[in-house]
Amino acid sequence: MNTSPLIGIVGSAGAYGRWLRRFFEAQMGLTVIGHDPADATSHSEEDLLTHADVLLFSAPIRHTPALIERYIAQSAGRESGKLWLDITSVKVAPVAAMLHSQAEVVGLHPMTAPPKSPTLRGRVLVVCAARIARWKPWLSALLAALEAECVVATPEQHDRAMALVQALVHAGHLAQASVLNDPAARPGALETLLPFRSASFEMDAAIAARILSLNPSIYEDIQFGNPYVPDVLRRAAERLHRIATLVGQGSDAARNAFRQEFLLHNQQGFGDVVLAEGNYTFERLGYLLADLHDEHSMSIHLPEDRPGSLRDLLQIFERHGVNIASLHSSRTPAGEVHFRFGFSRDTRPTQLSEVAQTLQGSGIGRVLPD
Ligand SMILES: NC(=O)c1ccc[n+]([C@@H]2O[C@H](COP(=O)([O-])OP(=O)(O)OC[C@H]3O[C@@H](n4cnc5c(N)ncnc54)[C@H](O)[C@@H]3O)[C@@H](O)[C@H]2O)c1
Ligand SMILES: O=C(O)C(=O)C[C@]1(C(=O)O)C=C[C@@H](O)C=C1
Repeated sequence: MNTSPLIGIVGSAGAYGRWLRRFFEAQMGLTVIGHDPADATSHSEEDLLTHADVLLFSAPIRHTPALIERYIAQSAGRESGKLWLDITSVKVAPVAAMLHSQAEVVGLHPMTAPPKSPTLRGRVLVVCAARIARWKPWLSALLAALEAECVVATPEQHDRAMALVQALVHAGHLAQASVLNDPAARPGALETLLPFRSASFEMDAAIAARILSLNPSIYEDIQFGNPYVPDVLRRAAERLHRIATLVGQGSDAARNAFRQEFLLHNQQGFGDVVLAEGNYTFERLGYLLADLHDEHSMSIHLPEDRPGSLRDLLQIFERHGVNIASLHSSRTPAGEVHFRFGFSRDTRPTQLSEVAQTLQGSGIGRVLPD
């Protein structure tokens, strides 16, 4: 095993291929070569097979198993002693295909779109270590550098879980989106519903918007490429149909059945711990959304990533008599960490413009447009 392996990315021009190249180069100090038909300047498949010590498949879900088989045929045993990885959102078919090679094999699945941050810190990474021996220490170094919360699973466990964690969630929100988008079902334009929002509606609408904003083929392939999905969707459709039937009946007996089947039964099934934790998560997100809707706010990027830089900023607020009511950190679309401050109601706009003026040119913080 080479401790500074050359990385080859199959699908290097894609969203994750680009993120991974940055990650391997910047976080692990490794050299990366990539192949992608969408990038005429990329290396050839043959270059990757000849030179890469670690080959990582980051290609469209639907085509990945056949692509892997093609690489195996072309590699013709040269992959022996190397490590093959993939990050496909389904795991059974790609990992089975990689196991037809003579390489060591680990299937990965980051449970997030490529983040704005340089690592997967705070995110989940599913790890299917299908055949690993000499590359084990390097895999540990890779996982440590990724900083994700790792969950070890077999490909089957992964796909079973994803039928619920991804396919059910995506299908549910796409069905909701279709109803919201149906002029016969809503009183006016979609935007006219948002002023009536609850935190639940806002979160669900955001999830639907997220799904509809990202790569459509990923959402299609997650439904169609996982063998456990049809059964989960059939159950979901049956349950929704049952609710519609009971509500349509409208009788006391129907109400009683709804209460028993959908509220009490599921309350017991989830159990006290899951309910308490989920309820608390919801409340925290509710407060976060409330803070984000408060227009009495200012977003500031701290260019100096060092202990004490936030304190310097807080002192400026203090000097101008500004009372802070909320503080959240987030990232701008360009990936810069920023802090979003909310202020108490009695804060005067002049105080905030004085803060902005003091900050200008101070080097302590840069006020971002909201
Ligand atoms: N984007 C996400 O949210 C996300 C999250 C987790 C895992 N993944 C997985 O990452 C993989 C890549 O997803 P993405 O979001 O980067 O998709 P993408 O469509 O942005 O990138 C895929 C890339 O593969 C390239 N490609 C197509 N055929 C190829 C071939 N024969 N050889 C080499 N490259 C080929 C495409 O040109 C494209 O650049 C998928 O398997 C997906 O399931 C994506
Ligand atoms: O939008 C995000 O950040 C996601 O988490 C995307 C998401 C998901 O919705 O589960 C979609 C596909 C990937 O396989 C992983 C995660």
